[in-house]
Amino acid sequence: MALKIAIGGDHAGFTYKRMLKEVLEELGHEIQDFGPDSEASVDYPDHVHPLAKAVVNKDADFGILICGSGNGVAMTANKYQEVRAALCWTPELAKLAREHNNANVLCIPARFVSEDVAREMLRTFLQTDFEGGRHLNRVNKIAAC
Ligand SMILES: O=C(CO)[C@H](O)[C@H](O)[C@H](O)COP(=O)(O)O
Repeated sequence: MALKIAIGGDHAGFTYKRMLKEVLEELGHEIQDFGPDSEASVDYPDHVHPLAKAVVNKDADFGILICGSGNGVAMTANKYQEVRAALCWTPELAKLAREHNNANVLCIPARFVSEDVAREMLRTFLQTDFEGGRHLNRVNKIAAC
């Protein structure tokens, strides 16, 4: 099934974003790129906020955020109650983020994982369903503040 994917990050994730867009195109998904459009230094919140809003507004099914450590993009995206952004560095973590946490944004630390791991995390994240059940009660409590 073709998904609507919002992808973005900062300059440290630019080359990985370009590479991962090729994967998304191969998979037949619809892509909205929130930038940046080069490796010139940027402030990641400028690119994360509009992407997070697209996820909140359901203009995107999932978000993919790539930067150097993954921390800044995750911190920014998780400011939105409806966003569950997961910082992952292995495919197993990406799988668990979907299965147990119903993550809707995957945050990738480009300076700490290989291109192959980033590709595998993306594929795993998008093909894994939320398990629900006991996990649904927990996920519903995340935003209960
Ligand atoms: O946490 C971060 C933002 O999400 C990343 O690690 C940034 O890519 C990093 O802070 C950028 O550092 P730089 O020295 O300005 O390239």
